[in-house]
Amino acid sequence: MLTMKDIVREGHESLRIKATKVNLPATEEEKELLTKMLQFIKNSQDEEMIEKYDLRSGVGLAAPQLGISKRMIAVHFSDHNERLYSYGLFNPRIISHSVEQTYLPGGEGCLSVDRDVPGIVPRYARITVKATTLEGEDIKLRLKGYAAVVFQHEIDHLNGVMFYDHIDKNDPMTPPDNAVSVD
Ligand SMILES: Cc1nc(NNC(=O)[C@H](CC2CCCC2)CN(O)CO)c(F)c(N2CCN3CCOC[C@@H]3C2)n1
Ligand code: NI
Repeated sequence: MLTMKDIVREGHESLRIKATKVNLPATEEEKELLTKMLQFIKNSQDEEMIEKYDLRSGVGLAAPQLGISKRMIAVHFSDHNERLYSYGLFNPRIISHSVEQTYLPGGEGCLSVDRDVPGIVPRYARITVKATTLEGEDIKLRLKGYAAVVFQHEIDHLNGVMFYDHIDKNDPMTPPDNAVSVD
């Protein structure tokens, strides 16, 4: 199973390069890795597992955070309407997005960043994502609010972008003009 020691931290090259597309159908090894990534996120939300393996909680994970520069992400969370998003995805891409922006009022963190970086992280308020699931199905997801934020954070990792790259250095705590905060 994956634990925190498998997660690379700031300074590792894979967090700052563009990850490589996965040739589909994925190999057994790639499917095994994506399965482990999804299981890590689920484990990181289980009190006993957190305690036993000293895990930091997460709702998403991207393969470059394991030092593997491949376009693979796993997410496991419920949005504020209690809709469960639990996916291992190959080659996720944003095919369209709103002009309007959103943000988490408390800012963002990252399992690859061992420090607090305060500040508003502007994200698109609505995005449409296409990807291929762990099971090999092509899907299209229309996401807004919290779910949109999580997916953008993960897809950023596939492009070498860290959440704090989006924080306005001159005015980190002021939300952008055309933005609505995620409730
Ligand atoms: C928002 C949040 N971020 C947590 N951590 N950071 C992460 O997930 C990073 C990715 C998130 C940072 C902002 C958007 C995406 C990991 N990233 O680095 C991957 O690239 C949480 F842990 C968390 N929750 C709320 C839901 N809760 C359900 C019960 O279990 C605990 C869990 C905690 N919410
Ligand atoms: Ni992250």
